[in-house]
Amino acid sequence: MEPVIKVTNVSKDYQSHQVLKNIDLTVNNNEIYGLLGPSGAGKTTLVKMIAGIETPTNGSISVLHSSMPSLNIMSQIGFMAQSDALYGELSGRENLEFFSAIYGLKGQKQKERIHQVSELVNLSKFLQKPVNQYSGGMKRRLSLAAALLHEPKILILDEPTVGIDPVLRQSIWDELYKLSKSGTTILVTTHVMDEAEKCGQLGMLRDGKLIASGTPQELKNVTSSASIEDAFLYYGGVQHEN
Ligand SMILES: Nc1ncnc2c1ncn2[C@@H]1O[C@H](COP(=O)(O)OP(=O)(O)OP(=O)(O)O)[C@@H](O)[C@H]1O
Repeated sequence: MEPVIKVTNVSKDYQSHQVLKNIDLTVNNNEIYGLLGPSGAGKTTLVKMIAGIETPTNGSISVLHSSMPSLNIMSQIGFMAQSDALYGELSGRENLEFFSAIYGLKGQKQKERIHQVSELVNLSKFLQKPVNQYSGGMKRRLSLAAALLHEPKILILDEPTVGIDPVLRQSIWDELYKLSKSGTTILVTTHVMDEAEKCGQLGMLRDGKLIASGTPQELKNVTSSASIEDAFLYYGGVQHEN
């Protein structure tokens, strides 16, 4: 199967600090790929480069068979950043109208999409409220809705469920599964182990290096681990330090 995201030997330096080192990674069509790693491992930097917002210092990235960054491809990506890029003084609906306009959605189609994505994230009842009166979880959900407005082929989510309660977290994952079944490829970062288990494929990132990748089950089998957390610790070298 041809990968829809292909990262080849990518490194990233900020001044003299190398934050990503020789990353190779592929994501296939319709897959949910999870990037798991502790804070500072380089997850955000990597997904920003895949989304075309940052450029690698070395190496190359292709998305949907085009070299990134590409404006044309960026319009086919839904990106949900870690910090919510919302307008606090505007209502939820006005925020979604603003992002719809950026994506070129107008008239009836815009109304329909706003309705659908708001239902999806359970915010329909709160669309008239100014966003600065939303809770942290509501803002995350609105950001997710905004990333879905233009029905992107590729959805990139940076820690999407931080601040979201377990019930809603599950319902968001149910939606991610549905989106993946209907043809969306999803790349999601997380530092939460139980969330990593929900991904079809997993890449473990530590200190800027991809230390292991595979299905959650493969990673557990290969390391004889009962949990993803144990597998991660194994690859992190903890076993050798004992
Ligand atoms: N614009 C920048 N300039 C300099 N250093 C940066 C910049 N952005 C990120 N870094 C550094 O790169 C490293 C990786 O950061 P990154 O945000 O990618 O990690 P992360 O795994 O996403 O962590 P978190 O989950 O806390 O966001 C960190 O050491 C961070 O300080």
